[in-house]
Amino acid sequence: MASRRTLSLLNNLKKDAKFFSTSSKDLAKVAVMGASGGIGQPLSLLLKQSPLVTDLSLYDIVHTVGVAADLSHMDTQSKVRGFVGPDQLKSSLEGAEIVVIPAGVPRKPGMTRDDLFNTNASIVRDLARACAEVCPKALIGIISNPVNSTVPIASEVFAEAGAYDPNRIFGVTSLDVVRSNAFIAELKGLDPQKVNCPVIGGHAGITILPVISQCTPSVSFEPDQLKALTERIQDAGTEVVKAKAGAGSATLSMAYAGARFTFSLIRALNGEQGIIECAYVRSDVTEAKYFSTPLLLGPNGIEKNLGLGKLTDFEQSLVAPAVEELKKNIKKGEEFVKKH
Ligand SMILES: NC(=O)c1ccc[n+]([C@@H]2O[C@H](COP(=O)([O-])OP(=O)(O)OC[C@H]3O[C@@H](n4cnc5c(N)ncnc54)[C@H](O)[C@@H]3O)[C@@H](O)[C@H]2O)c1
Ligand SMILES: O=C(O)C[C@H](O)C(=O)O
Repeated sequence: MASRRTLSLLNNLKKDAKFFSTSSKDLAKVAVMGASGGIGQPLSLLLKQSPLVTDLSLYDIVHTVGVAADLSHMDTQSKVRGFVGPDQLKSSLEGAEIVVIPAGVPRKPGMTRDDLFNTNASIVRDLARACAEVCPKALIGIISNPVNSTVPIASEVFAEAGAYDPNRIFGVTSLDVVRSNAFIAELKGLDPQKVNCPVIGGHAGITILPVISQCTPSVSFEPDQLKALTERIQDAGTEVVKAKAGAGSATLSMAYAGARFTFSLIRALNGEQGIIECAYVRSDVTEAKYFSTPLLLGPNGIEKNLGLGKLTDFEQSLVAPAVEELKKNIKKGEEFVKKH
């Protein structure tokens, strides 16, 4: 019979094994900031539905108590808690390993994403400040627009707090990839779930650069069709804004894309190998300080930036104007943090 000391050692080993194990049973605590919004609610639904999430923390300045009560009746394993208002902001982030931020106002027809800067810059700054204090090691996914500027804002805030790790802050550009996959599949009669087209650059207009030459499976288009497809992907957000006619921008497809990105982060956190996602991150791949490229993800965020890969002349010709635009967007974000 095992002695009491042996039993206690075995128990400790079990605890340690659970702590260090990288099996998919470890899963993750995720916080959604802006959880009551058009993106926040369906994103929270998808996260609640997933067996990859153990704890779901929902923060917003309104309605999260109700959203959390509603989701908590789902018979899935994660525990959901709602936090409302600035007094509960820090509590909402305690223990968070992944923070997804869809807080802030969306576009109306006629607006650019940059027109959202004045409202959303301070929202992202304040949420990033709380993250830097409460969960500085969390992986942060920023959905709030203009992503080209909000990611530099969050990064500067973390730097000011002495907590900046460029491998842990991501601008979520997955919707551009999802759209590219959908549009290419539609044109070529393919199963969209089997299409994967990287999108590099940023997340606004000419900064969105689909790399159709690197699509799997390999696809080809006549030059006119390629140009039209590239422009449709670049303008897809505006297509939805126009169709919603004043009722906001993409929410459901964004929730889907945001969930896809979050699940990839969780799987990488849990030690799964070979997880690759495009995201807008600190980068030295081009002259723009932040740039989206395919990234190999690991337990600490970016494991390796996979860079631009081989571009066609057409794709290459789109990079320089995108970089020039990004530099302006990045400077605007950085200067905002210096001044405020
Ligand atoms: N990255 C992308 O691909 C992508 C795609 C779609 C939308 N977006 C952006 O996502 C953002 C949200 O869009 P939406 O349609 O969900 O908007 P929404 O207005 O429906 O929801 C935004 C939510 O943010 C909350 N909020 C406002 N200030 C807050 C604060 N200080 N702290 C926490 N929450 C706060 C609001 O109460 C609201 O519930 C917009 O900026 C939009 O442009 C980005
Ligand atoms: O277009 C927008 O304003 C929202 C989002 O960035 C999108 O691409 O759908």
